[in-house]
Amino acid sequence: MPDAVLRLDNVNVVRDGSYLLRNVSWAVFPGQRWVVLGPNGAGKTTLLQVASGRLFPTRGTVDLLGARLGKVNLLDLRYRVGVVSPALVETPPADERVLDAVVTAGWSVLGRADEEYDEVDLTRAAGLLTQFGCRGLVDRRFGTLSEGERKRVLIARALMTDPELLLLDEPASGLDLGAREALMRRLTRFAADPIAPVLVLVSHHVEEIPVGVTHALLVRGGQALAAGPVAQVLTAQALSSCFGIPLEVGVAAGRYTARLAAGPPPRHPVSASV
Ligand SMILES: Nc1ncnc2c1ncn2[C@@H]1O[C@H](COP(=O)(O)OP(=O)(O)OP(=O)(O)O)[C@@H](O)[C@H]1O
Repeated sequence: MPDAVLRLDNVNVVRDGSYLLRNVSWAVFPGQRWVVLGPNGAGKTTLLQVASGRLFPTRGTVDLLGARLGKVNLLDLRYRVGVVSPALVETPPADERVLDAVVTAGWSVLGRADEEYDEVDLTRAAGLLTQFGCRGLVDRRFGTLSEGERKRVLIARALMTDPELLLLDEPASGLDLGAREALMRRLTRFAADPIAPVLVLVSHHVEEIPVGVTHALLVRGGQALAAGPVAQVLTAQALSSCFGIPLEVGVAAGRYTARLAAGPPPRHPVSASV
């Protein structure tokens, strides 16, 4: 088996005496596309902070792209991990031209000043915008975009440095049905691309899992309840335990749905299989 792109071993994050993450062990390998699901306050954003190298665990170890956190200069990893998360990454200024909002990621800056960009970088930025359906927006100001357009531009920006790992924090939150489905279509294509980076996508909703996601991690109360191939993990029993309500789960053409089921919730949480 190839080396893990990301490996957490017994990770604990403790703040003010509370466990934000407790004994989380999780490994992500090349070619995989993960969804991390859990209710509000489960620890998903904390997990992404750790996974992006922005937060050291209180206990446990994190290996990211072959380097042990704490023994590597995080700036060296910055270009190799793409992150789209309002909690972790600042967004471009409202008056930034969309093409500049993407191309400036190559310099790790927000807001283009006087720097000159190579034609190859501008072409790459335009190509990424095209890939995410934003070709017609290159000359617009970032602040004038709809929420759905902004999300797709930010994904293009995160891909500008050709990262090996892409972390998306609730990419479909706040989108209407049409915008969500447009994003799902783009992410489905992305997931199917064999040269696309490893993907970890965080969500509250199974409806926001694009086709092509291969693995799922369920988080509740800072703990990993289950992890593995998506069809094995996203069962009614496991999701009911994760969200604390009885759920019926459906899957059609690779897309999941969940709704409240009749009957009591399971009496025992699913055991960890991480
Ligand atoms: N610095 C802190 N000190 C104490 N508790 C914190 C701190 N930061 C976060 N928490 C708590 O840790 C828990 C996990 O937070 P986190 O943001 O990781 O959850 P989440 O799953 O991303 O939630 P949501 O889905 O609502 O965004 C929450 O209960 C939060 O209130």
